[in-house]
Amino acid sequence: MVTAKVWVLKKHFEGFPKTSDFDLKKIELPNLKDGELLLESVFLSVDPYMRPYSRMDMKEGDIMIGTQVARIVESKNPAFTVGAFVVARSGWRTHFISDGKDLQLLPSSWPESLPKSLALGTVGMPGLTAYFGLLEVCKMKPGETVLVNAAAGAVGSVVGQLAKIGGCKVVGCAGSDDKVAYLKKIGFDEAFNYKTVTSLDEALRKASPDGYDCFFDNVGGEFASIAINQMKKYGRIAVCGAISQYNDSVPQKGPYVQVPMIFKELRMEGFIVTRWNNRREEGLKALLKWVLEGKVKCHEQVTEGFENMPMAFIGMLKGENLGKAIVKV
Ligand SMILES: NC(=O)C1=CN([C@@H]2O[C@H](COP(=O)(O)OP(=O)(O)OC[C@H]3O[C@@H](n4cnc5c(N)ncnc54)[C@H](OP(=O)(O)O)[C@@H]3O)[C@@H](O)[C@H]2O)C=CC1
Ligand SMILES: CCCCC/C=C\CC(=O)/C=C/C=C/C=C\[C@@H](O)CCCC(=O)O
Repeated sequence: MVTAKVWVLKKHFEGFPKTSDFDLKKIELPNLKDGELLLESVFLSVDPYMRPYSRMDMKEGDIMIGTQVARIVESKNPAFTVGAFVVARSGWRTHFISDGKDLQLLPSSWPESLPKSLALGTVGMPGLTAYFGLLEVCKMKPGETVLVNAAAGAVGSVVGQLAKIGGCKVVGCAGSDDKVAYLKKIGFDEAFNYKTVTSLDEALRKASPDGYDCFFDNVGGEFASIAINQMKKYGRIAVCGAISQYNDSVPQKGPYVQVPMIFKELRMEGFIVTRWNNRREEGLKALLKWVLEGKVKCHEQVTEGFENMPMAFIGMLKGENLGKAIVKV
């Protein structure tokens, strides 16, 4: 029998999550039945969606939702061999049993030298979010100007680099000077720290006096309300996320409509990346190629230890991550 460690949601979040909202438990896993696999998590993802989705999709006592890169340690399923790596959506667990239906094998072209954790970030759901949000929602064209916020994060950093590959001018903002320096290092034309500028309006105007053709919005709130006023005629806004809203116990009133826009994928180009699940292989192939060519740089914020998952999650929500936030078991 294998003992799995799991993190459960002890208490629904009020405002920013607290470590006391989580409980670490142990579960004895049964022996495998025919067709089943035993897997061990190697890398786990912490993502912003977990904050709002926990309130919508979970009840107290449930195992936290989430994805991981896992290794097959025992198999009674001929389609999966011991030692293979997969991406799973099994939540915050060290070990789990699967029937294989919900697993995605890492591409066979994945080089040994490339960290498998990238399957949770640049060459995974966040990367696909950038890829499809830019190509299918922003519909960026060469010569246009693209604005992205949370630009040093898992999604934003890929948005900016893909926009450069697409021949665009790219403006990004992030919440620290180190992140701004990173943005310039990976090719952003303009970048600023939204926490320290005296005026967001002026910073946006200075970065692109003619305004913006595309706005890839990860944040919503006040930033979006200001940026929207600097869009060029026929500009397009990809409403990807509203992380400025997720931790407010009382959702902001007034002009902040991003959260329902994203979730209901309203006409104003709100979207959820799962819309393109049928084109997942296309996106992953393109992202992997650009990473291997060095055209898309990757950065990960790695937290060591399964016991530190709540801290990694809270840290990401507070902006402590540069690049994709992951936990190494
Ligand atoms: N629609 C979809 O299908 C998907 C949407 N998303 C959304 O994309 C966005 C980015 O996700 P992801 O790249 O994984 O996360 P990141 O790696 O960017 O981490 C979150 C970042 O958000 C920024 N942030 C946190 N709170 C605020 C705030 N109050 N105001 C401004 N910025 C804030 C912080 O960076 P900083 O230093 O810049 O403040 C923090 O590092 C999120 O809104 C997420 O919900 C992600 C995946 C799929
Ligand atoms: C209160 C409304 C919330 C508004 C939308 C919030 C967040 C947008 C976002 O971050 C969406 C992420 C989508 C992720 C898609 C696929 C997965 O990897 C997560 C699957 C979650 C699950 O169903 O297990």
